[in-house]
Amino acid sequence: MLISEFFIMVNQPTLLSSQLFYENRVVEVTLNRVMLGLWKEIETRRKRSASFNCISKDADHHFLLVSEIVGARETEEEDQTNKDGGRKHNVLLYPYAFTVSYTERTKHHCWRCKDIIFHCLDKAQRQQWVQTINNQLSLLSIRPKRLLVYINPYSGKQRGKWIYEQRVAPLFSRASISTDVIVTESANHARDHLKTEVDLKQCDGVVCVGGDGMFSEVVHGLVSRTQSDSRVDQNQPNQDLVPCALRIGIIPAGSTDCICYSTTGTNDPVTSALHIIMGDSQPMDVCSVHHNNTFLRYSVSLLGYGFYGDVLTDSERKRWMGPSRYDFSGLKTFLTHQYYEGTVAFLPAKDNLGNPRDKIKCRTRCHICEQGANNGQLLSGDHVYKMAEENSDEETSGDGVWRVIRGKFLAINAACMSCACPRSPRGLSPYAHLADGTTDLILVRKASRLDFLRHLIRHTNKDDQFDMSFVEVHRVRRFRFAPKHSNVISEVDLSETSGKKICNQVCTAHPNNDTGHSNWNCDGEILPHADIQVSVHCQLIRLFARGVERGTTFDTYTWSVIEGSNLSWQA
Ligand SMILES: CCCCCCCCCCCCC/C=C/[C@@H](O)[C@H](COP(=O)(O)O)NC(=O)CCCCCCCCCCCCCCC
Ligand SMILES: Nc1ncnc2c1ncn2[C@@H]1O[C@H](COP(=O)(O)OP(=O)(O)O)[C@@H](O)[C@H]1O
Ligand SMILES: [Ca+2]
Repeated sequence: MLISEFFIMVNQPTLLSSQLFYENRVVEVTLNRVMLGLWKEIETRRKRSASFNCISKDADHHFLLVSEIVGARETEEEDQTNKDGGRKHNVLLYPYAFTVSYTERTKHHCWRCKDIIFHCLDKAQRQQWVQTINNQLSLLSIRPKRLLVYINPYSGKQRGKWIYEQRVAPLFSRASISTDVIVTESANHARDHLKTEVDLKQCDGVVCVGGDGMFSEVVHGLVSRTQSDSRVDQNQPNQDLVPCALRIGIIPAGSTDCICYSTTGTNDPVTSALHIIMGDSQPMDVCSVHHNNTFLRYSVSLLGYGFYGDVLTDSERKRWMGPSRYDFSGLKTFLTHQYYEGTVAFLPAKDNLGNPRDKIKCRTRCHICEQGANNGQLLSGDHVYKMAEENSDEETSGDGVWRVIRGKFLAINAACMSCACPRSPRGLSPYAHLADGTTDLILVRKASRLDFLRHLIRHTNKDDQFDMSFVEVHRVRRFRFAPKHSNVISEVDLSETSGKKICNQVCTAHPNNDTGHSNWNCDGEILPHADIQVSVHCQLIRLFARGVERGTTFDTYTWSVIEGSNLSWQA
């Protein structure tokens, strides 16, 4: 289809149309509610190919979606000569230039902010264009206008402040976003500020600059604040929590950056800034972690006992090494080859949410996540839980019935999302979903060092890390763990599939007796207890992201933007 046909079909009223000078030619530029462009060459000095988003290679027509424009501004003279290739004749013929900044997709899910410069004959025309474009952008209600930004100056390689000031703040200012910036002075500064001090009505979103730990602080601050404002008791493991109204943006500057990587497909600060500016929204599950009916923490990425718990415990003493502390401690922990005995009880997810080995990746507008949200509406977490207890005679291990597994484990990991990161681009559980209300529970039983190494290496390549006799993986809504010696699950429970006994027993777990226990790694923080109860809260928070895109430049997301603008589209 030609782009001209496309425009006839979308047929939007024109807001502004002028003949402007662009590069070395005069073009007809049109703005409607959805697009800037459809410019037809009027006079060509030299043919050039389009350098920005377009559907068709039709040389006469190009366009930008308004939803992908960052902002318009009067062009500074310096920019005009630099970015316009020094074409001085433009300045003489059309002296009044304006710049439109827009997002362009590049390789590996990275986005860049590009500029196009148009030249006008007079000042009034330039002002009209800049104003009309920016007015249209301000009508996009999904875009944030005021943001609260927390920077951890010590994250990763301690470049958070530089990354924000040099790479992100200029983009926010192009998009006319106003910011309140707080550089944190200690751990939990951001969390406590959000919990108690901030007037949340004064901003449209919260941005954290740092790693997964910094994101976790913001999540704790926002989720706890939302619950206390709604008088919800976080200490009840079965409690339905109230979703947070504000979206969270992550500017990656940390050591692992797995949450950013798993929700945008990359750990690039400019890409994240552009997702924030566009006002993207990605719902995300949050796990609550309790010990003996007392709330401990929330987790959004990895809950890991055994290997990842030990890596974290060791690496905390080596913070001075920066991100490579994880590799050093990883090698050390691998060589130690410690296994731990304990019992895991879990409530499997409904079958319509797939399974961790079904090869269905979570992508932008994921159907499994939609299904998960629907399941949540049909059966709240509490309902499923009670059903499991009431039907405790059921023999099946389907939804609603707890299963129990006891053994010796090198690692017990729960991945609420893929946990993809630069170290492991497919992640701990490549087919886990961001917002389906489940977590993938990975049990790595005692195995030889060589087998465990083969399992670890498979996280870095395309091989299936679950296709090994000592590894099993389950998609679950809840789980509990009790280490050996906590006397919470007896031998007789090994053959049980009934939930009631197990749940009650694990609930009354005795505290750690400090022998043969590992620690839980909860998104990079060490938990103080080994006996834990975990529940997934479907879509409790939203990020300024859209999940990992499928890969085309003009994909279903773009169509939905157009469709969302009530355009008549005939295939
Ligand atoms: C042989 C190579 C094996 C590579 C195995 C890589 C598996 C990587 C899985 C990564 C999961 C990441 C989950 C994310 C957790 C983060 O929330 C959390 C906090 O992040 P923050 O510091 O940015 O705040 N990060 C972490 O807990 C760090 C986990 C990192 C684990 C790295 C493990 C490296 C293992 C190296 C083993 C080497 C064995 C070599 C034998 C010859
Ligand atoms: N100003 C600060 N001083 C010390 N620690 C901080 C500060 N701000 C945040 N933190 C804490 O630093 C820890 C690590 O932060 P994070 O951003 O995840 O970096 P990294 O990815 O390098 O681990 C988090 O637990 C967070 O609570
Ligand atoms: Ca999930």
